[in-house]
Amino acid sequence: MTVNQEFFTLNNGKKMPAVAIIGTGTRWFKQEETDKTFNNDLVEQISKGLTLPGIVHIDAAEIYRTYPEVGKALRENKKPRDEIFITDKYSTSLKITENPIVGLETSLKKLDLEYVDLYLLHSPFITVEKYGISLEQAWKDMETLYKQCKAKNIGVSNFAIEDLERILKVCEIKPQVNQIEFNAFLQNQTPGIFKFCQSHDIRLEAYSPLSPLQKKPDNYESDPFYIYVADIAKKYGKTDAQILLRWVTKRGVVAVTTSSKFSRVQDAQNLFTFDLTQEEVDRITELGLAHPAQRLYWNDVYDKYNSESQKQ
Ligand SMILES: NC(=O)C1=CN([C@@H]2O[C@H](COP(=O)(O)OP(=O)(O)OC[C@H]3O[C@@H](n4cnc5c(N)ncnc54)[C@H](O)[C@@H]3O)[C@@H](O)[C@H]2O)C=CC1
Ligand SMILES: O=CCc1c[nH]c2ccccc12
Repeated sequence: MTVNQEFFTLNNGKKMPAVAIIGTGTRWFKQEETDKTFNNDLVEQISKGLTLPGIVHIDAAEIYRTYPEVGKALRENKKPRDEIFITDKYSTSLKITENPIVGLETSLKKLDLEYVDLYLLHSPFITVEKYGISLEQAWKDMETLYKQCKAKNIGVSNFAIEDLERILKVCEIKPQVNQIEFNAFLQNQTPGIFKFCQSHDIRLEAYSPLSPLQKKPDNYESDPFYIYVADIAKKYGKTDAQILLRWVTKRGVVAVTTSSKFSRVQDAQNLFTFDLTQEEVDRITELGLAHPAQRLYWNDVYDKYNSESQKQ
C-alpha cells in the first residue's frame, strides 16, 4: 500500500511527521491526580492507529495522566520503534515531577521507552517559587536530555515571543518546535508568534487545528468560510476536517489532532493523497482571518491578546 506522508525538517536537520494523529490530551485528559480510571477506548484508539501504514505520531504529556493507556498500547503494538514518533511534555503549570530530567526519566519508565522523539516544556509558566527552578534552568535540563539522546528533539509549547527570547538568550540548543493553538480562527496564539517562529527556524506545531469544526457559529451554514471549506472538500472528495488539517500543513505547521472516531484518525493519517493550491490556501487564510479570534485553551492567560490573534 502506498503511504503518502510529509515530513518537516527541523532546525537540527532531523525530520518530523507533518501530522500527529492521536493527541492523548483534550478528549482523554484526566482532570484529577486521583483519577485512576483506565480508559480502554484510548488504548484501542492508539493500538488501531499503530496498525496504520507509515510513521504514526502520538502526542502525550505528563499533565494528561494518560501514560498507563499510552504505555499499554505501545507495549502491545508491533510497529517498529522507528516508525513511531512520540511527543511528550513536561508539566510546567502543575508540579507533577520536580524538573524536566526527572519528568522525562519517569515517563520513559512508565511508557517502557528508551527515548521520545520530541520533548516539550508544556508552557512558559515554570517559576522558581513553584518549582525551585527557573525557565532558563528548565531549558538547560532539556538540553541535557537532548545530549543524552533521551529526547531526539526538544521544544516548547504555548510560548510567546518574550518567552522564546528568554530561551534564545541562554540556549546552546535552540528549541526545535513551539506547539501552540493554531487554526484558521486563531492564526497567532500570541502577538507576532507565527512570523517570529518562522524567522527563527522554530517549527510551529498546531493543537486544536479543527477548532472551527469543534465550535461552529450558529449561522455557519451561510458563513463564507464554512461554505468555501465545504466546496473545496467536495472538489477533492475529502472531509472538511482533512481540508483544515491540510491547510495547517500547507502553512508549514505540524497538525496535532485526535478523535474518538477511528475513521477520523485514519483520515488524518491519510492527509497527503491530495494537495491544496496556493490560491486555496490563501483563501482559507483570508476567510479565517475575517473571523473573530476563537481560543479554546489557556484563555485565562491569553484572552487579553484576542484583538491581535487574527493578525498575519
Ligand atoms: N500543548 C497544549 O497546551 C495543548 C495540546 N493539545 C494536544 O493536541 C491534541 C489535539 O487537540 P484538539 O483540540 O483535540 O484537536 P482538534 O482541533 O483536532 O480537535 C479534535 C476534536 O475535534 C472534533 N473533530 C475531530 N474530527 C472531526 C471532524 N471530522 N468533524 C468535526 N469534528 C471533528 C472532535 O470532537 C475531536 O475530539 C490534544 O489531544 C493534545 O494532545 C491540546 C490542547 C492544548
Ligand atoms: O495540553 C493541553 C493542556 C490543557 C489546558 N487546558 C486544558 C483543558 C482540558 C484538557 C487539556 C488542557
